[in-house]
Amino acid sequence: MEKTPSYFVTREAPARISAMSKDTKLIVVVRDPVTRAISDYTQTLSKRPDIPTFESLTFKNRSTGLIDTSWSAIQIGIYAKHLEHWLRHFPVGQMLFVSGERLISDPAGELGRVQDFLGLKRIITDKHFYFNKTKGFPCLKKAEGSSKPHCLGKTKGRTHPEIDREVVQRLREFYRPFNLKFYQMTGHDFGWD
Ligand SMILES: Nc1ncnc2c1ncn2[C@@H]1O[C@H](COP(=O)(O)OS(=O)(=O)O)[C@@H](OP(=O)(O)O)[C@H]1O
Repeated sequence: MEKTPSYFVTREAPARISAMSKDTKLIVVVRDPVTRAISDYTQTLSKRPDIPTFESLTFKNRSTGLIDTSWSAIQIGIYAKHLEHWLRHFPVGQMLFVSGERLISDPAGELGRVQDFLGLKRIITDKHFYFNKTKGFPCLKKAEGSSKPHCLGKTKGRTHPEIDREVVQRLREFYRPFNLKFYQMTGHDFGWD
């Protein structure tokens, strides 16, 4: 198993992985591209607090509402475009699209889909998780090889900055057609609209 979020958006990745093994099973975790962009920005902001605001980076021209699609935080969320490249090398049935939202609201359910896809027995179930109120996320009751509970680290589940509602709205409009295309391509409505 190998993972990195950037594979999905790296042009060379599908051909390279296919050359390595055509039978590779591919799992992609996707979340609402607007929240994803804000999350991406929050991560950069934590490392470089002096960057411009999310609102100013979003637009090429704020008065015309023209979105800067060259900004990686925006680019990465155009899932349908990235998926097109993968479907030139892999059948869609060899890919599993995991909902980032459901991974939080129902981790065992989503991991059930992952286990089925991999042809594994459903070992991970509801009984492995609890909701940690302080963290605001599901955590493991017992970490692997330990009897102690385990939550993901501080870099997962950061508080996002408040973003101008109109900017969020404009981004929702921007992504809508790409999201619909993505739902068609995957046969799965992620409910982002
Ligand atoms: N159980 C649990 N605990 C904490 N966080 C959780 C969990 N499940 C999903 N998430 C979401 O994972 C997001 C971080 O994952 P990333 O894909 O950004 O991580 S990374 O790019 O691989 O570093 C992170 O995004 P942010 O909330 O924007 O920080 C979380 O929303």
